[in-house]
Amino acid sequence: MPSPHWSAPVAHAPVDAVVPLPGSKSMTNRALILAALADGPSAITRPLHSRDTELMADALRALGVGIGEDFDDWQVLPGELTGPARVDVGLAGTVMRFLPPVAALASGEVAVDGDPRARERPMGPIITALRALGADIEDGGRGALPFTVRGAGAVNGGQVVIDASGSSQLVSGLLLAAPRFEKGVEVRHEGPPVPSAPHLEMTVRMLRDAGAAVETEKNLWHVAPGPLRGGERVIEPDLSNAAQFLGAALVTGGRVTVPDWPAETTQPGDALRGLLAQMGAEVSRGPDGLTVRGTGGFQGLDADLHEVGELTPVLAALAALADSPSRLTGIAHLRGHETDRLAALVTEINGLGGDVRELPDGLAITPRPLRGGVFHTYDDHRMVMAAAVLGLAVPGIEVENPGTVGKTLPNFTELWASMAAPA
Ligand SMILES: O=C(O)C1=C[C@@H](OP(=O)(O)O)[C@@H](O)[C@H](O)C1
Ligand SMILES: C=C(OP(=O)(O)O)C(=O)O
Repeated sequence: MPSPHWSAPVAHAPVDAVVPLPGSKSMTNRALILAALADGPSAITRPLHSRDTELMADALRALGVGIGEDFDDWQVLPGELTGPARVDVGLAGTVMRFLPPVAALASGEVAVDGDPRARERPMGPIITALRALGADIEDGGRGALPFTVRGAGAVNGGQVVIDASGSSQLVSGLLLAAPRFEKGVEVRHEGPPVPSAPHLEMTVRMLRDAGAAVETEKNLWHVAPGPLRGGERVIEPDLSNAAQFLGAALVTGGRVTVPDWPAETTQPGDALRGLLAQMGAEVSRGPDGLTVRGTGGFQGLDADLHEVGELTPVLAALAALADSPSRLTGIAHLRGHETDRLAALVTEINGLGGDVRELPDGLAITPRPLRGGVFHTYDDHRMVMAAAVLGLAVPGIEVENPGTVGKTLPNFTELWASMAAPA
């Protein structure tokens, strides 16, 4: 049952909060894959516990990997990868793209399926690529979920060409399992530009940290075959999930600090420092973390978000409340995210009286006075977060199915309420 509507709290005063955030989804799910394929045990410290990461852990357990909990941390004990198994990817892009290459290394059949929307998200290029690398996948010719990976216990690997313009995860998935392929892999991208460059860098960095030999050129990634080592992997806070909290400082003319902001990171959320500064925020980093201060009004944003697409819903909400128009471009691939995010943002913000126009590759947003109403969220965690940002300034926003935030931030509404309307 979807959760009942949530009345997004209005901020009656400037927010002034310190908001510690749970671990990065993207890092946690990469760490789980790398730990599962390692030649010894691993500890994953401060992982994210959410629907996407629990689905990944369950999928790996189904293949024979031991994953136990030690308080909040995960202990991973690699085992022989075997089917038959059934894997539920939910709506997690990281699970649907990172797990099948691991399933191809298992012996036995692995049936993979997910939420109805997961069947519509881009998968064809990675299915085709895996077949070219030697995997046997039965997908009924759909090029999409559901499908069965008939694992033969090994994958040949080698050279492959892929069009990853729909999602960087199509490349990351191939790379993460590649050290265990007989010949490793050489992936060449051909097509319109691949989005989310920082996430590809995250894949390369985490592979190297685990001992893999990775070489990259523009649109080319080479991973040599070889062992992956276990050990401790410490997960950074999820900086993409900082967007709405830091944005609240801008909307209310207040101050928000996110502790433990890494000095150097591959997370795309780090771009918030520059993006929020462009909108007029004062951004500073110190021993307490990253602090964003709103100074009163704030201007719109003209930005190419191709590399940081997952920040779009919250930035669009901020843009709808800004003092001047915004143009967010480079994000055509968001049509294949949890929902068609361009269409969803247009429909929902305009439903509150806004003026958002869909562009071929983005959104043009002209601020207008908004009114309350139901904000539909399309099983998309970031639509809930966008609605929460609007709700700070617009009374009467009723957010449909707030529980969908469980994908990456299960305690979002509690964290939000204690920031926006502290007791
Ligand atoms: O590899 C990852 O962890 C991710 C890559 C990006 O996917 P796309 O390249 O499909 O946008 C991002 O939007 C997603 O939230 C997480
Ligand atoms: C696009 C996102 O998720 P996924 O990992 O499911 O692609 C996201 O979290 O914004």
